[in-house]
Formats: sequence, structure tokens, C-alpha cells
Amino acid sequence: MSENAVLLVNLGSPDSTSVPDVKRYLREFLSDDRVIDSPKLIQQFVLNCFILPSRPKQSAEAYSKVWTDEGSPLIVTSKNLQKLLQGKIEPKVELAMRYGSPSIPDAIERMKSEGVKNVFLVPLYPHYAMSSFETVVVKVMEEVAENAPDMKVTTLQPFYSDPSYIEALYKSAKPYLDNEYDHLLFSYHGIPERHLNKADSTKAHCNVVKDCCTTCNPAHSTCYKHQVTKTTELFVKRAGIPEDKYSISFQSRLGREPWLTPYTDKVLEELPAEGKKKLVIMTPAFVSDCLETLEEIAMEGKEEFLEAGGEEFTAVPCMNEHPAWVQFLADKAENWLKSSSAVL
Ligand SMILES: C=CC1=C(C)c2cc3[nH]c(cc4nc(cc5[nH]c(cc1n2)c(C)c5CCC(=O)O)C(CCC(=O)O)=C4C)c(C)c3C=C
Ligand SMILES: [Fe+2]
Ligand SMILES: [Fe+2]
Repeated sequence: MSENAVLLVNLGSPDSTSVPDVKRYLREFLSDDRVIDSPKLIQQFVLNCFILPSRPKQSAEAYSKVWTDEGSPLIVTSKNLQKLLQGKIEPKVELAMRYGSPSIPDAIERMKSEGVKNVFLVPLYPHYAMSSFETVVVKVMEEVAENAPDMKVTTLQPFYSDPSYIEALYKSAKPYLDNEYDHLLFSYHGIPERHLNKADSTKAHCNVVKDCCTTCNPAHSTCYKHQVTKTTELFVKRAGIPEDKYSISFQSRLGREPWLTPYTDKVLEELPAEGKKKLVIMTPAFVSDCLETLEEIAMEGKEEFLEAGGEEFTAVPCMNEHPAWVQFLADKAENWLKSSSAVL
């Protein structure tokens, strides 16, 4: 039995589309101090008084539109990815979700009972955000410290500018870019503006310096806005897309405080009036299709765009189970095995 294992971690989904299951999932998700980062009392007040009385019903309806016979698209795709990666590498590939199941504590317990000593942690996010990448790493580290202190964990860092990731993204998107279109919109999951400043270790760069995201600075290692800008820049360079033919926007805003702008729904309403009537839209913050890509973009977003006078709307699927994406992960795992003191 190998002492090495790879742990893939994605965000997670409710167990079903029932309102109680969605409510349980949202309670866990939004009680995370890295997602709603107010003092605990205020966080729980907002959650119990404003979000949980109405949102679970709304979200359950949205989940029902994309749910498959095997379950949540995000979970089904993540499980398929796990199997495909397992077919390419020798160490056991485990899968866990940050919220809901399969859970991180269960995965760590399983690895511990199988004698795993070295873990390659792969948060399934190309970009750093406190509410995505960081919360996964912290949760895994906390669980390991408490229940498997002898386990060594090495984390795959955000790979937003890695040439082989850009190549995999390009290969998976290419078939959708071959037809004629007016505009390519990169819609990234949004985060509160405040989170950018909070993550800026220099406290003097993000949203302070003009063009902060395109100038060189150590703050970029934890700057979500810089990282999505970079992914976009490298992708369009690889795909040969001219500057006037693409833009970036941010989706999935929650609450009233300002999030990163421009907001995707506003942009979708404005593009047709600018003569951009044939739209292709990509969602590279997500590696697996999920509620936010399948319902918010491919259904709601399409309707908004067509109602505003748009004529063609093409949503590019996420990398999901694309061979180039599986190979990217396999290469990272092989490099980890070679370079670490992993026990072979
Ligand atoms: C891509 C990375 C993600 C970041 C960053 C992120 C930040 C973030 N999200 C919320 C609130 C919600 N997000 C929801 C769904 C959702 N979010 C991501 C990814 C990121 N979120 C994914 C992959 C999904 C889909 C999950 C699925 O089951 O398919 C939801 C739940 C759905 C809903 O009710 O709309 C909420 C709520 C916040 C507040 C936040 C940053 C502060
Ligand atoms: Fe989210
Ligand atoms: Fe920045």
C-alpha cells in the first residue's frame, strides 16, 4: 500500500435539491469565517435573519434546474475527474468537498487508516481567494493537525498563470471559439472588494496603486483580481484574440456591499447595445460546471442577454473531464512525487 495520496478538494453542493438539505449546506458554507467574514455574532445574525429564511427555497429551485440523475453536476464531475486521474497515476486519489459530502474529515480519516503519510492537496481552484483556495487549505491543515499530525501535506499553489493550465483551458475552450462571434466575455465568480484589501499583505497595493493588477507586486500571490486578469491575458494571447474583442466581468454577488465590478448581469444587458450580439462566455474561475455556470450563466444569463437584444449566446463548458486538464493534474502529481521526499 502506497504511503502517498492525492487529495482533490472542490467546493461542494447540497445532498439533494430539498429545501432542508440546501438550507443545511448554505448554513455550513456561509458560517465559514472566510466567506462571511464579519464577527461571529453579526455573521450568524445576518445568516439567520436575512439569508436562511428565504435563500434556501430560491437556491433549491435553481439547483433543481441543473440536478442530474446522479446528483449535483459539481459532485458528479469531480468524481469523474477523480477516476480519470486515478487511471493516470499510482498514488490513491481521494476526493473531498469543503462543504457537505464527501467531507474533508472523512477523507483524512480514510487516508490515515490506510497508512498514508504524504498528501498532495489540490484545491480545485485556479485562483487564490480567501473564500475558496484559502479556506480549503486551512480546513485540511486544521483536520490534519488534530487527527493525523504525522501526515505531511504539500499544497498545489494557485495555477492561474501556469502555461500548461492555460494550454488545457485553451484546448477545452477552442471548439467553442472556432465559430464566428462578436465578443468573448470572461465571467469570474465575484468576491467582495473588501476581501481584496484584506488579502493584500503589503496593505499598500490592491485598489491603492493605479493599475494595481497589472503592475508587478508581491501582493499578487494573494490577489484574486490580479490572478483572474492574468489568466485572461495569457488565454487571449494563446488564442490570438484581439483586445477589442474580449472583457472581464464578475458574477454571483451576494449581499449589499460592493463586489468586484463590472457585474456580469449588467454587462450582459449592455453588450447588445454596443453591437456585440453574438456572445461567447467563459467561466474560468470554475474548473467544474456547477450551479453558477449552468443556471446563473447558461440559463439566466442567456435569457438576460437575448432579452436585451443579443442574438447568439454560447456558454463554454468548464474544463470538467477534458483530457488536457486531467493530464495537467497528473503531471503536477508526478512532479510532486519526484521532488518531495515522498515515500515511494
Ligand atoms: C470559484 C471560486 C469561488 C469563490 C471565490 C466563491 C466566493 C463566494 N461564494 C459565495 C456565495 C455562494 N456561492 C455559491 C455557489 C458556488 N460558489 C462557487 C465558487 C466560489 N465561490 C461554486 C463552485 C459554487 C457552486 C456550488 C454548486 O453546488 O454547484 C452559493 C450557493 C448557491 C446559491 O445559493 O447561489 C453561495 C451562497 C460568497 C459569499 C463568496 C465570497 C465571499
Ligand atoms: Fe460562491
Ligand atoms: Fe491587486
